[in-house]
Amino acid sequence: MAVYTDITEDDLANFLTAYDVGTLTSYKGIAEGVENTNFLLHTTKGSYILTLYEKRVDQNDLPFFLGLMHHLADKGLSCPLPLPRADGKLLGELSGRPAAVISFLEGMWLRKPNANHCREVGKALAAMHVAGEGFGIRRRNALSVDSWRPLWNNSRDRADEVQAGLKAEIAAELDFLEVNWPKDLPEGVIHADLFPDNVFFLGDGLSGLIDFYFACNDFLAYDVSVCLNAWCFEKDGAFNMTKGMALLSGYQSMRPLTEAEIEALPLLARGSALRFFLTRLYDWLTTPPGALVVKKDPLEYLKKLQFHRSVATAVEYGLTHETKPA
Ligand SMILES: Nc1ncnc2c1ncn2[C@@H]1O[C@H](COP(=O)(O)OP(=O)(O)O)[C@@H](O)[C@H]1O
Ligand SMILES: N[C@@H](CCOP(=O)(O)O)C(=O)O
Repeated sequence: MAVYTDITEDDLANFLTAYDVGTLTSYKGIAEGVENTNFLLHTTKGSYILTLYEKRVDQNDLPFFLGLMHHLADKGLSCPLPLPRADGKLLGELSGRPAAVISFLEGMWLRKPNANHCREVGKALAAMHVAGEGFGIRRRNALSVDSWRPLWNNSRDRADEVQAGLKAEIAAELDFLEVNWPKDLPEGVIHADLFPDNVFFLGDGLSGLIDFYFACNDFLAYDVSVCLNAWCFEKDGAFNMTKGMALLSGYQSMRPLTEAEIEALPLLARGSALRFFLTRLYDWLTTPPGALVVKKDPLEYLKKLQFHRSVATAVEYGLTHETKPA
């Protein structure tokens, strides 16, 4: 459960007087999520999400995240919107943390997405990449290749506690990716964490994307690789090429990949698998027992990484469509 900061009813009611949301009728902490504290609020005017930004979110990045949601919504993407306060600001403070009230997005995330859902996610990811054009604030990817070694250094000495041989395997992988990481692919605003729990569906239709708190400027195809990892593997660890084909063709129907992006996809997928492996490993080793957050298994991402090492071309992910010249 991710409720790191508690609030009192009085403080919350007082905080809400700055917003045009009516009167609070009830609220409860939301069990899901990893990074921030979220509460579901019911008021006389409707339902809202209250987010308290926790320590792992750099407060200097909040204007990027909140501004991006407005930019994407203005361009027609379905995503939640931070509500303005009476003073026009999007951020307030509650229980000592920066806090925002966010519009409630209808829908549910899917525990067992099928290939049609993967196609919809591919389309929505490409739509987000297109909609992100022209967004005026930049944020570098704080979890890209140059940050992996420092992150790894924090866990390296205890890695073999998780699995024998991990220390040597990841050291070699990191050496390889640092040398071979692409330098010149199409860039833009990426979501960087578009996992199933961040995509809502109503029936079979995608109702919107949430959780833009890893969004940044980076290679667009890196975001595609994040989604291949998050959506196209089965519980037993096998890659599902039907889902890969659906996700990639959905993406390409809105934004065709260049030849350079397609060529780089297996390498990008290794990198994105390593990125989630590293953050999960760190949390696995450092989250104290009894903490109110569900730890995610790093070895799931090691297996995905090992799969991508065996992939020669993106055809093995199910890529079929025509490509756009670089
Ligand atoms: N705008 C929203 N509308 C509806 N539910 C939301 C919204 N934002 C967050 N949630 C709920 O809160 C959960 C955690 O939100 P998320 O942004 O993923 O947290 P974190 O940033 O901590 O990972 C989501 O899985 C969802 O159930
Ligand atoms: N998607 C990441 C963890 C971040 O979780 P979220 O709740 O912010 O989506 C992972 O699976 O490791």
